[in-house]
Amino acid sequence: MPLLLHWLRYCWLPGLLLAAVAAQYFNLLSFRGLLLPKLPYVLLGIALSLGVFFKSSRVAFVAVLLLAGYTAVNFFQVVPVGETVVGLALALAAVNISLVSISEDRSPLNGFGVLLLAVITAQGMALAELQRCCSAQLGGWLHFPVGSMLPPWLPDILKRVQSEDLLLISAAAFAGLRAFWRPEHIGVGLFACVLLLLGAYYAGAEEGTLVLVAVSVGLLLTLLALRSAYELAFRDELTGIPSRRAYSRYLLTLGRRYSIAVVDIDHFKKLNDRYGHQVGDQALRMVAGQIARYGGGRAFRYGGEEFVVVLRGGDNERASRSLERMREKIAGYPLRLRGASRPRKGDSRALSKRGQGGGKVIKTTVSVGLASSSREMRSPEDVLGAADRALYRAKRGGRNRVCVHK
Ligand SMILES: Nc1nc2c(ncn2[C@@H]2O[C@H](COP(=O)(O)OP(=O)(O)OP(=O)(O)O)[C@@H](O)[C@H]2O)c(=O)[nH]1
Repeated sequence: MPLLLHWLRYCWLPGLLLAAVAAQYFNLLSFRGLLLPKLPYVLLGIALSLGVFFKSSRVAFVAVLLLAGYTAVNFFQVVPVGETVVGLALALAAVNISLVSISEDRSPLNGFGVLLLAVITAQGMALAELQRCCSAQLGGWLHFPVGSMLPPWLPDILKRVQSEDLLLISAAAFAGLRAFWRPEHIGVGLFACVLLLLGAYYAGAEEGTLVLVAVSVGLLLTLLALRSAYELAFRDELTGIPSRRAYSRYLLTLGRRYSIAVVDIDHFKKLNDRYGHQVGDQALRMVAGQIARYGGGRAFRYGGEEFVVVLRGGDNERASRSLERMREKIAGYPLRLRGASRPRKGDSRALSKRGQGGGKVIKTTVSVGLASSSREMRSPEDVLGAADRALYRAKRGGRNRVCVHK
């Protein structure tokens, strides 16, 4: 169940868009008036600029790919709508998107970006050449019945598969597997783009459908680029939970009654010194995950090994119960070390400790200070200050405990 929820977090946006496209295609909704043939240029252009600006090579690559394809269809008639080469162009675009979906994002304005641009240009030229010299044979190649070579006991539907189907279905399966295996916004979004191209192919790729698909992909890419910009600004890179900047924003949404808890890992410096920063980072990720899950409110990484949890309602009793449970969960969590920091060359003492982290299980604890808003303490700064003083008492009292500001 948690895996499904985790997955849903990433697929609601592409899912909504796919549903809107399907509703439009089956005439359940009508945006026809909005689907101007020039709109894909605007949306894909915006997506490309955002991809370049926010260093997302995946978004930028897909935007350039579709801009080139759409321009070819509209202006140069290199790929005339309705002929077999449109199917090949859609299949190639789907394969490209699924391949790029497994790469990591990096700056599109470097060697890698130029390589991707060269790949798109080469494919465009090859398509134009195919169209010019062998359009007669093209149909034969694309509709080659690959499925007819399968064993006779397999279902008929598989035996009807042609080379073009094979390309498109493999691209969709590849992007789908990648999105399912390591769900994140851009991976799931690119899988949705492949599904849109698949839909366009099976819908017959006539002009109206191509505009609909190009507009939808442009919109989706733009939203993905904005989403990754949001993640950059408001999510802590190491732990994946909202950052201090997100905390400041969240405070603006609070009512009069709320509580703030400050959570600090105990003896974290010792843990870092003994096992290295990599293990320290692993502990930070574990603690952040447990706070987000059991803290009873919205968790943020405040800085270093310090987190804050904001709980609505201002009920000290309820807040301290959930924080106590969270503290127990963290204290009982067996952190299996993946490996100590790599020793420096020539450091024989460090070399003798090599691999000491691998497989070893350690436990870590946290101290928590909690305070709630009141008549005397209205501003979040005051409440945070009181929670900090309560945290100090928890540390002085022996650590691994929750102290409440009275
Ligand atoms: N691995 C890792 N360490 C960090 C990070 N941010 C801060 N630290 C370390 O966190 C440690 C904080 O140590 P202290 O503030 O002395 O606190 P402590 O050792 O937890 O001691 P008490 O709070 O008194 O229990 C320092 O050694 C920092 O280098 C980070 O992102 N990764």
